[in-house]
Formats: sequence, C-alpha cells, structure tokens
Amino acid sequence: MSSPSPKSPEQSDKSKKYDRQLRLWGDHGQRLLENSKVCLINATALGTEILKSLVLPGIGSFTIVDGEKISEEDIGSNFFLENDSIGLSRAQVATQSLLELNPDVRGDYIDESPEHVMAHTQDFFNKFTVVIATALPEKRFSSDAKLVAVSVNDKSGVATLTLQRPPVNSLNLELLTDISSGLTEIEKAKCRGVILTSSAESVFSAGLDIFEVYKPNPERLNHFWKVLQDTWLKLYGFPYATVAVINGHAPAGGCLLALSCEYRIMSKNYTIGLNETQLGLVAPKWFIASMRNVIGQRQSELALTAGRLFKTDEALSLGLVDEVVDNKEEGISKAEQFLSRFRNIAPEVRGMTKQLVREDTIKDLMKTREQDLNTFVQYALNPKVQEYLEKYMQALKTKVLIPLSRHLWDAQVPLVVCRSIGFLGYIRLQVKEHTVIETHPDSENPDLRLDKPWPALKEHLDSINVATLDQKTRSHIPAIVILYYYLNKYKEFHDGNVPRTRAEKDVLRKMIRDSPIPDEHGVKVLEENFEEAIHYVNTCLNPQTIPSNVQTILDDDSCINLTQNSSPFWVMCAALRELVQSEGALPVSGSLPDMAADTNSYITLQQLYYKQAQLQAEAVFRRASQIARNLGLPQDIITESEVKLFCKHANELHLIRGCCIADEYERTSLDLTSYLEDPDSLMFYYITLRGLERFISEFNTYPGQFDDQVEPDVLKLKSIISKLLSEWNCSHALRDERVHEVCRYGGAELHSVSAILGGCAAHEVIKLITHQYKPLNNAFFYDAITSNSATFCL
Ligand SMILES: CCCCC/C=C/C(=O)SCCNC(=O)CCNC(=O)[C@H](O)C(C)(C)COP(=O)(O)OP(=O)(O)OC[C@H]1O[C@@H](n2cnc3c(N)ncnc32)[C@H](O)[C@@H]1OP(=O)(O)O
Repeated sequence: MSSPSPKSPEQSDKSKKYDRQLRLWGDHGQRLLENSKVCLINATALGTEILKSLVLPGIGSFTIVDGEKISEEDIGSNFFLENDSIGLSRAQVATQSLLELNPDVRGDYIDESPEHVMAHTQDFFNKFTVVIATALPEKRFSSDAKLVAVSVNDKSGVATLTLQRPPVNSLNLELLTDISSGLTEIEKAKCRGVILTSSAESVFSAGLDIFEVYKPNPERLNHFWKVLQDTWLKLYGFPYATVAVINGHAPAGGCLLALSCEYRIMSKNYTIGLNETQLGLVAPKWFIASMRNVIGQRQSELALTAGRLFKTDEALSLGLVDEVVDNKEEGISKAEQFLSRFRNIAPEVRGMTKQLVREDTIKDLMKTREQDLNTFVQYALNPKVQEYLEKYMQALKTKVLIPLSRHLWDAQVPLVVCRSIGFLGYIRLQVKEHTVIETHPDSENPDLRLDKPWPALKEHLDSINVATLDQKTRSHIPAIVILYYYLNKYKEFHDGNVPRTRAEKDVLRKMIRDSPIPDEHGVKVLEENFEEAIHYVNTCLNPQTIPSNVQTILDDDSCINLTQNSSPFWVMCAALRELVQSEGALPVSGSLPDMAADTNSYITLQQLYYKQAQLQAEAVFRRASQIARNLGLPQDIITESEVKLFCKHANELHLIRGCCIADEYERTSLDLTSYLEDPDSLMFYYITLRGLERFISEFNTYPGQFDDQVEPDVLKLKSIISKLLSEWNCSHALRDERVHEVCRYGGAELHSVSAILGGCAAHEVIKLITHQYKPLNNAFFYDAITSNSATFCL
C-alpha cells in the first residue's frame, strides 16, 4: 500500500471529501476515476450495489441500460427502489436514487433492454471505460461476416444465394440489403437461374427480425420496410428462374422469401407458412398475394386467417411446396434439375413470360408503395402491436452475453459480468489486455543497490569509515551506510562474495552487532541505527535481478514489435528494455525508507537515490519519446511524469491477457477433474452457473422460480448440467445437493449477498479504471453460506 500523498495545508474540498481513497490511489488515480464512464446493464440489487460503490468514490458518469419495470421482487432485494415505484422504469428510478449519493457524478439511463440496444446501436457500448453486466443471459455467437454468400456454377450457369445470418437468418436491414445486392450481382452475371437457400442447419429463415419492429427507431423502421419492399420486388420479378431450397423452418417472412421464388423444394420435418396472425400481426397485402398466387384464394384465406404453419408433407399436399427431399444436398440437386428444364427455352422469352404472369402483383405494390410503407410504420408503432411484439420477444427470450462479450472484446472495453443468486455470488472479468504500473504490493523490499552501487553512491558510501566515527556521529549515520560498510568488510573475508545463506547473513549480522564502542560508562550499547542495519541484512542484500513477471513483459511481442497502435505502456516498456539492455538492471526506484539518522546525512543519501532515479527516468523518457516519434504517434502520448512513475514502479509491472467470455462459452473441452475431486472446491459453482444460464435460455425462467416446479426443475437442471459436462468431455458428475440448492434459490437475489459482492465487484472496476492494484484474473466465486471465496482463471 502506498503512503499518503502529501497534502497542502489548505486541502481542497475535493481532497477532503475523498481523503481516504486518495491515500490508496493518489490524485492521478482519482483523475482517471473522475474521467471514467461506466455502463451498468440491468439495475438489479447487485447492479445498484456495484454502482453505489462507484458513485460514492466519484466516477465521472454512469449509464444504466435496463428495459425492466420495477417488480415486487426488486423491492425485496434492492435498497435503492421504494414500494411506490413498482411498475416504474427500473433504470430511471435507480439512476435518480444513485445520483443523490454524490452530486459530482453524472448519470443517465436507457429504458430499453440491452438486447434492443445491441441490436440497434452496436457501437453504443464502445464509449464506456468499463461495462458491468448483471443477470445477463448468454447468447449464441453471431458474427460480422457477410450475411449472404453468392456462388456461380460456371458449368451450369446456376447461381446459389445462401442466407448466412446466424442463428436463424432473421431478416434485418443488413441481411435484406445483402440479399438485394446479391440478386443484382447474379442478374449482372446473366445466370441461368438462382437457388435460394440457407447455411443454417434447421432454419431457412425465421422471417422478419423482430428487433427491427420492436421499439424501433422510426427512421430505421422506414428504411427497413423500403428495403424489404425492394428486395421482394427484385426477387419476385427476377428475370431469371428462381428456386427456393428450404432446408429448414420458414415461418412468416421466411415463407415470403420462398413464395417469391418460382419453385420450392423443402426438406422433411420442418414448418412453413405465413403465421402472422398467431403473433397478433396482420400480414401486408403483398405477402398475402404471394401466397394466393401459389395455393389459391381459398387455401390462402384458410391458412392466413389461422396463421397456419404447415409441416413439410402438409405443405406438399397443399401445393405450398413442390417437392420434398431428405436433405439440402438433395434439394440443390433437384433444384438444378428443375432449372435444367429451361435449357431449350430462350432466357428472354422465359423471363418476359414470367414478368407477364407476375406483373399485376408487382404493379399492385409499385402503385401503393408509399401507402404500404405508411400503413406498416403506423401499424408497427401502434402500442397494441408493440405489446404483442414484446410478448413475442419474451417467448423467444433473447440472450446477449455472448455477442456483447465478443463485441467488447474486439472494442477492447473491459466487461465485468456479475451474478448474485441466493447465497451464491460470481464476478467474471473480461479484459483483452490490462496493464498495471502501480500494483501496491503488500510488502516491498527497499531498492538500495548495495551489491552494485552506481559510482556516485559508491563514492559517498566509501567516504564514510564507520569504524573510526565517534560515538555521537556513529549514532546518527543512516543504517544503509553501516550496512554497506560491514558488507564490504564481510566481502574482504569471503572472496568478494555477499552473504546469501542464513548462516552467512548471521555472520554479517554478528559483525554489526559486535561493532559498538563503549560509552562514557564503559557500556557497549547497540544504537537504533545499527539495529536497523541488522534488520536490513535480510531484505536489502538480495542481488539485483529483474523479476520474472517484468522480464516476461519486456520479452513480450508487444514490447519488441511496436506498431502505431501500441499503447503508451508498451512504448515505455520498449524504452525500459533498452535501458535494461545497456545497464543490466531496472532503474532505481528512488525512494529511501525512513531510518533513524540525522537530517543532513539522511537527505544527502536520499538525494543520491532521487537523482539517480531522475537521471534514469529522463533517459527512458528521451528514448520513449524517440520511439513514439519514429512510430508517428502524437508527441504528447507520453509525458515525463508518467515515465517517472513508470520507472519508479518498474519492478512491479503487471500484465493480464484475459480470455473472452464468448470463447469460454464456446469451448468444447474443459479439464475440471482436479477441481471436482476436491470436495471443497468452489469450481462446482461455475458448472452450476453455466447450467443455470442454459436453463434460463431454454425455459425462460430460473430453476425453482415457481414453487410447484422445484422438483421438475431439479431434474431439468441436472440433465442440462450432465449434458454440459459431457460436452466438455468431463466424466465427473455434480453432486445432487448442489443442484437442489440452486433450485431452492428460485433465482432470488438476497440483498446482503448482493451488497458484499457489489463491494467486491466495485473494487475490481476501480482497479480496471485506475490501472492500479492487480485485478482478479478472471473469475471469483463467493459462497455466503460458508463465507468461502475462490478465484479461478477460466
Ligand atoms: C409489424 C407487421 C409485420 C408483419 C409481417 C411480419 C413478418 C414476420 O416475419 S414476423 C417474424 C415471425 N417469425 C417467427 O414467428 C419465427 C420465430 N422463430 C421461431 O419460431 C424459431 O426461432 C425457429 C423455428 C425459426 C428456429 O427455432 P430454433 O432453432 O429452436 O431457434 P430459437 O427459437 O432458439 O431461436 C434462435 C435465436 O434466434 C432468435 N430469433 C428467432 N426468430 C427471430 C426473429 N424472427 N427475429 C429475431 N430473432 C429471432 C431467438 O430469439 C433466439 O435468440 P437467442 O435466444 O438470443 O439465441
């Protein structure tokens, strides 16, 4: 722990207010805190406890993202919410209460679910210093890759357009845009025909992306619908032959895509249909026309009004699909056979004929496009429709942890994921790279360099002959001078070696202890400074080596191969590396411990250490500035004061390269054997939590949330956990009582557990923001029943 930073006699209000914490992280740490922007996802009891412990020490600002309304359960566990706030926005009320704690902190909220924010403004989270997420369920990973793949078979002249927007090809603005430009590309290539299919295993397309319509941004909503109209017009009126190979479910908008093609080949055991009414939605006229043109007025009316989804064989007998196949490959081959039927027909003739057949339907939409758009927008914004969509969304239950973790990993924004459930607490830190200069070790040996003093220090120390000093002077010289003197005496008798072993050190200690000269009463008394010198034998004679963690940093690729993206930390490391290479040691820290000595002798010595530290830091600064210049980095990227701090703490530099939560969730093997063999290991909580996440994803509730479902939930959770363990190739089973325990919690948060965990999580966030103290790496579990905790690197 660092010593208190010196204060001016008139402390500013701010330093009075934050006095105690300034002792921990200093003005520079406080400055980073005051400039930080923290995002909290979900204002649960735990979330608000974390923010409380960040607002009080004075973070710059916070933003709460939470689309939930306050429930009775919230009131039971969250001390920031009052009884009369039930039904109000949880984000808003929590923000107001938290802001009352510290007028220096700014705060705002977004009354939307994190899923919604993610779907509409992907980069929203990039602007934060840290994102904290509580009670956030996982989600399968969806990538930024191209959303459609177009390939052309040169031999047959047939193009394949494959939808590839995981997980279910739901039609959002970007996918529709890519389909449309894929079709343009194919049209330009004058292909003989197009096969429209999907890369997903069991879904052709899940229809319109509900996120485009639920709580929409009106501008984007307009644009979205126009692009949907365009895409349909393009596909429906496509001049070349079109076949849908429906290799999975095709509800609503997915069915529309298939209906827009001329021929449909569907794999067995899936469903297809315009099921809008089942969702409380009305399908637009051109959706209806697309179906009517395939199965006729009567069947369409029956299917549409009931919102029927037909199984593959039913769809075949209804004429909704033309052929049934066992799998996609067979579907593609059948599609090629269909397209080859037109081999002997002139493409223009074929195209014109298709145009004439479809002309009326196309013209209908062309004529009413604007009106159709307005109707849709008005309809979509209608509160009743939004209500339906909300219910529907809840049924689909989105999960965002995985995409959020992937997104923040790429954006290099730290993510802190926390969960408090019953007596169990969990904190998981995700940082791609985190560097710490001031680790504040609990105990630190003074950096005195007595084994290899630099010339100025040597000259000073050699100038004092301790053995010839009079009684008064002797008692005032600093312990270091005494230690150095007797160390040299020791070396004279030991071939120039410094003492290493305990026995050797005892010899040196004895030399110092036997040194007193008799006082005026003839009594030999060992002075305080000599006692100190004896004490320093243990801690100050270790040879100057570079700690292994620092050497690892200096040998790191980021230190050796700098780029324009290198952070100031790495530029300083590269400069430090050069100093180490030329001087064979790290720079002197420059601080001298307090010791019994007269002021002059102490200050002389202190100045020597201080000056050497300054000289070395200046050399590192010059080198770092040169490196930054060579890389074309801005001149002010590295300041002299930063370099001085860096050099002072060069022997405690700390680097964490973390692990992405999304990767962790997608891992297929996990060696848990050693943990599971230990009955006291808290690792079982990790397994239970992963099981819990899956349970929530699958059943949309917490296990044991409903009293009459506890026993069935125990069975379900057990089966989910054993599936997880077998996915990880782990042969151990989790003890039944663990599963029962989690089900007993029923997803409830206990305030006391959240308060403790909130304090711990806030500490970790402060470490991340200030880049001081070592943050945990990377998962922390807390068992409030036994008051045990454990950290694991997952
Ligand atoms: C306002 C007027 C508009 C009128 C016209 C409307 C047209 C439409 O197209 S509305 C959309 C109708 N779509 C559906 O009803 C399909 C809903 N989805 C499903 O039934 C299933 O997802 C499935 C059968 C297509 C696939 O099932 P499965 O393989 O089991 O996958 P999941 O259900 O677990 O879904 C995975 C993942 O995808 C999310 N999701 C599914 N459908 C949509 C969608 N249409 N929009 C957005 N997101 C969707 C689902 O929530 C899951 O997400 P995570 O839980 O986050 O993993």
